[in-house]
Amino acid sequence: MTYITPGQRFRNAVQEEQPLQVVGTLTAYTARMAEAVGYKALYISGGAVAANSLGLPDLGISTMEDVLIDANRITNATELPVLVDIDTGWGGAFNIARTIKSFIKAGVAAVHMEDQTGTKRCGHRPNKAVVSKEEMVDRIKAAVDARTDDSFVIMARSDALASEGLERMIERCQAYVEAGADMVFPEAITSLNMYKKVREAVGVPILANITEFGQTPLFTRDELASADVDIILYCCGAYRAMNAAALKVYQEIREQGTQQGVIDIMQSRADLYHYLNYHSYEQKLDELYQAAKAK
Ligand SMILES: C[C@](O)(C(=O)O)[C@H](CC(=O)O)C(=O)O
Ligand SMILES: [Mg+2]
Repeated sequence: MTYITPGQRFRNAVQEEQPLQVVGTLTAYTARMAEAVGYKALYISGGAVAANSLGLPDLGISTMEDVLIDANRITNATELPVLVDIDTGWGGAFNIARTIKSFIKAGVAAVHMEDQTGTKRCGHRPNKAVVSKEEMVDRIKAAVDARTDDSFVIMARSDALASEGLERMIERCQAYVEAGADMVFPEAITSLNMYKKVREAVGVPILANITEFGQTPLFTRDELASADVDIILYCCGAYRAMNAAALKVYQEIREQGTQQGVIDIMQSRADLYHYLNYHSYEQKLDELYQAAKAK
């Protein structure tokens, strides 16, 4: 069997599914569920690592190591290519180089790096600050130079729409592509027409982040296809639902003294095992045990 690198698998997925739906996964287990459902690529959200793995807000507090821990767990549990949020790359050119090498080693397919300042915020919050276009171009060049695998995807994210407007943001994206970015992620877009303009101007695949409770309306797949979007990111939906369900379970047990009222929102033991391929492990264990006994 010929080996296809994770980066190439991501590029192939972008070509084959138009637009490609990419879902955020929080854990190795949810990665297995998303793969079973039929998704062709997965995402690790910086906001999710911060909130769910560290119990911290998405304000540039988490480090490369924090995200790598989750990335390694997830790439070990799935064959799907994984896109990872590396925030601002975690420092200057040498730090960014180290980041890129580390994520390639972790079996990641693609990363997105943004033009916010190091003290970053969620892309859908007010008062974001961006570095100069030149500084971000240097970040991209550092990432491209450090690449030990040419198929690895470097996606440039721009957060400049809110502070500089569409035209300036498009100029930035063009400069990032010229510096070597393979794909572009225009953040917190507010209309379909904006996506169309960005796509036309940059000439490379673009990603639309359809996060809930943010600046971007919940455009449908068909609407985004009509705006020439190549990748649709559902970064946070699964973990928002998981967290809401967990809260309900905690409240119900505390208030009612029993979990009876929330059993129907729980995954059954049978379902849990199904996505783990549990029974094939158990069967193997029985066979090994029988073989040992027969000796
Ligand atoms: C995509 C994002 O970077 C993330 O970390 O998941 C966030 C998502 C969010 O907070 O809704 C973002 O900055 O858009
Ligand atoms: Mg993020």
